[in-house]
Amino acid sequence: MMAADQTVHGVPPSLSAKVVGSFAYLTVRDRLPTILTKVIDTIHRNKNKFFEEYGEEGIQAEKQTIGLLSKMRNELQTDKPVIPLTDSLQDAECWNQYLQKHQKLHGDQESVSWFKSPWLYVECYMYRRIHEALWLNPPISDYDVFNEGKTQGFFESQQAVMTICTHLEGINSNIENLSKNQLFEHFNKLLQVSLWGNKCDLSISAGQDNSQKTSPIDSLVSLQPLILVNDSNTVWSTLISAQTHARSEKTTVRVDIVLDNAGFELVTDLVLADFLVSSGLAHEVHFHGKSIPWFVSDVTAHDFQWTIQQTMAANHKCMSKIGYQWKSHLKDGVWSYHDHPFWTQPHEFCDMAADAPDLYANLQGADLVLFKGDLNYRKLVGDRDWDHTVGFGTALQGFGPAPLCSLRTLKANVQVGLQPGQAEKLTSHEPDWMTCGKYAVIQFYSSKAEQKD
Ligand SMILES: O=P(O)(O)OC[C@H]1O[C@](O)(CO)[C@@H](O)[C@@H]1O
Ligand SMILES: [Mn+2]
Repeated sequence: MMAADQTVHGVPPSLSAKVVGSFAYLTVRDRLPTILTKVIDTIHRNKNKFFEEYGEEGIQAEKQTIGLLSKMRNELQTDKPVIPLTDSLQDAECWNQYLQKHQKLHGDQESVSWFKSPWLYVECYMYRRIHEALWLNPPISDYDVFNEGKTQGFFESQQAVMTICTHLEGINSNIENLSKNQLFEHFNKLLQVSLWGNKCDLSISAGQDNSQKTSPIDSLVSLQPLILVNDSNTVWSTLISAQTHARSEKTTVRVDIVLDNAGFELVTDLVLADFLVSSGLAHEVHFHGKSIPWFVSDVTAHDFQWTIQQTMAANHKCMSKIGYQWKSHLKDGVWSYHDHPFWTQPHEFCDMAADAPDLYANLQGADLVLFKGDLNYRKLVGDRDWDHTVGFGTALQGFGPAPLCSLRTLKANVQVGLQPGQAEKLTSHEPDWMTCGKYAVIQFYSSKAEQKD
């Protein structure tokens, strides 16, 4: 067992840095301070820019923000208690209530701290505190400290982006003549491209370049054996039955994509969404992004719009054509972008129905929800020390607004829904199989379908 607490009512304990040597411990001890140091450096490097834009006030803001961030880094490294947020942003109250709930649970304030509390909680909290430090210092309140890395990630993946756009254009130009089997083949490929796009996050690498350099299509065959759970057939049949149902009821099929990272991963998600619409598998795609800069590379509304603008402006025929198509999907309401504060809170998704009932109700309108990436997976299964053979449905603990599928490369030591012996075999060959980012899952759950566990 990786966590110290005992299992309560069949639900295992949260992963936590209190287990010395665990991945959570190493993350809190090493990776988070590294990320914070980079944040501080970035703000400092931009001092002149702040001066040019805001004069002396910009310099003061830079100094004070760095002061707050250094203070937080010190709190983290010396395992100080988690403290309430002091900004007046809409979600501050909710964060502070969450803190109080944890304090009550443990009986004292000291025990809610960087190394003693659930890893998921403190890691999310760090990003919210970064936001607070900037927010408290106008005129640089809106500065996205991760923007440079995200932009760089996009440009460094240009070759792969062009390849995938050319591939998509090839499919689209002949889409009416494709048989159902051919559509299925294309669907499978693009689902896997979107899956492996998740390798390109900048949080696991603590901000180091992690862009896509090879052809995303050519590598699919060799990557296939690394997909530990592959429910893509069920995802396909869910879409087909939604389509049949929509035809008979004269309604539409809606797919939601809960986005993860900007850069190459976002492009792969947009490509998948484009295919879903042009093939008629879906009539509407709702994208869900983050309302504040998050986990280094996650998509914000600005990143989303910027990526589409860049695609349109590319000096590459297919890419630019596709960019214009994306813009018109947004204009026509075929695509829409949404953000909700719940995505940047520390809750497990099983809390969504109670803590963000509007978002839960919204997701219930989808025929399929795709959850991208590692952090979303951690939140889906509560970031708990589950046995690897526990069913995905069990680990979701009642969360299931609609049929859902996680597309995730493994970057944290939590994984459910494996065959007996599968995890042991992996461990014997590669002890870090859950955290090295080499493996992936396409894991489906629907409360309507026959449960898999
Ligand atoms: O972008 P993703 O796939 O959610 O990954 C985020 C990364 O941050 C973590 O959540 C923790 O740092 C890892 O589990 C993961 O490597
Ligand atoms: Mn991410």
